[in-house]
Amino acid sequence: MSVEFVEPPYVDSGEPVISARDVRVWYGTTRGAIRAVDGVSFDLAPGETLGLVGESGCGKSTLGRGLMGLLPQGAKRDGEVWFKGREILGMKAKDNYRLRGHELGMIFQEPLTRLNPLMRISDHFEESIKQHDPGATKDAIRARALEALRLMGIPPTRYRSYPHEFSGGMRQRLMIALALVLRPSFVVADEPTTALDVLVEAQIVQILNDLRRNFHTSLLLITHNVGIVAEACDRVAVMYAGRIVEQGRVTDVFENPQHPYTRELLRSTISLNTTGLNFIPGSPPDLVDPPDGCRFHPRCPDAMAVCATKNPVTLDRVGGGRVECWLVGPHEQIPPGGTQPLKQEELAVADEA
Ligand SMILES: Nc1ncnc2c1ncn2[C@@H]1O[C@H](COP(=O)(O)OP(=O)(O)OP(=O)(O)O)[C@@H](O)[C@H]1O
Repeated sequence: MSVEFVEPPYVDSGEPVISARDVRVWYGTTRGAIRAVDGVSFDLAPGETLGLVGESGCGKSTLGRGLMGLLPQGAKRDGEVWFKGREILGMKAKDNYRLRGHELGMIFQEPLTRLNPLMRISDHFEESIKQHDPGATKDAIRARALEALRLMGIPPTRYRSYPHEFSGGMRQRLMIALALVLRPSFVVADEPTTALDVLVEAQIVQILNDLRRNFHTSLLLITHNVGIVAEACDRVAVMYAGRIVEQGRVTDVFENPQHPYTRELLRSTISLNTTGLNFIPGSPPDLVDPPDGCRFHPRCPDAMAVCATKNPVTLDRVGGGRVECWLVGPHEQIPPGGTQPLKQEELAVADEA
């Protein structure tokens, strides 16, 4: 199945669609603030797909929802997000709501929890389109909805069906059709294929690829699946404990990972060439009280003394992109003795902390 080209050729202005600067999101809890996203910056060009990877609990979904203004009550956010020249984090909720759907779209992991079981598909489309275009006639809504369904390979005969009448893969395509009917410029897809089997997963990846090619939709694709990133993304951002520790073009980062976390994450991925199972010992830190210095140092096989005491500095990567790791530099900022390997017992203590 493929999405056909229906819009005039796009002229790339060279400006990013979205620029995130030092974005922070934290959840208030009785134990203290969980700093789920702690100073994240990235740019996304029109039609570009950025894959966001990292272990569970590293803050990927929080970042995606934070960008969309879809955080639960009690969550706070800070920093700047520029979308087509407007800062949207500081925007009034009402204005942010207007942008959502129309300009900013979100595709969730579990379509069934997002679709109302009592509403027909036609009602879902009507609700979504009317929110942004209250004067739209029934005929206009139907025409737009059927076009979106057609692009997702869903026949018009299913327009009046209920969500439970669809298979899992179809429901996910339905969610994509609903997110895209308003033609948003920027879409966050949060684990859109996790609940699907491999064949359907490949189909969805193909659809997402076509979208970016044909409609210049910029996509932040949140996934655990490094294989999907290799297949469907231009760039990758690797997230650990609330920070993006490395980002760059997928081929550069995957062929030459410069952060040990990226390297270990790639090694723990099963591929056709996998000869043994690798995993990263330990688990990501408690984000109420993350370790000093580099947050990965308690689990890092290459940790040096400096890593346990000084925050790493964000540097340009050789070959493009950015990385924050003392192994890469800046060497002149490492104090004397700082390059000594961190002793195992120190690592073990840090791990227990
Ligand atoms: N509503 C919430 N209230 C309090 N803490 C939360 C809430 N949602 C997420 N967290 C915490 O924020 C941190 C980041 O969670 P988040 O779900 O963003 O990570 P993730 O990388 O998307 O994980 P996964 O891949 O499992 O979805 C975790 O420590 C999590 O427990």
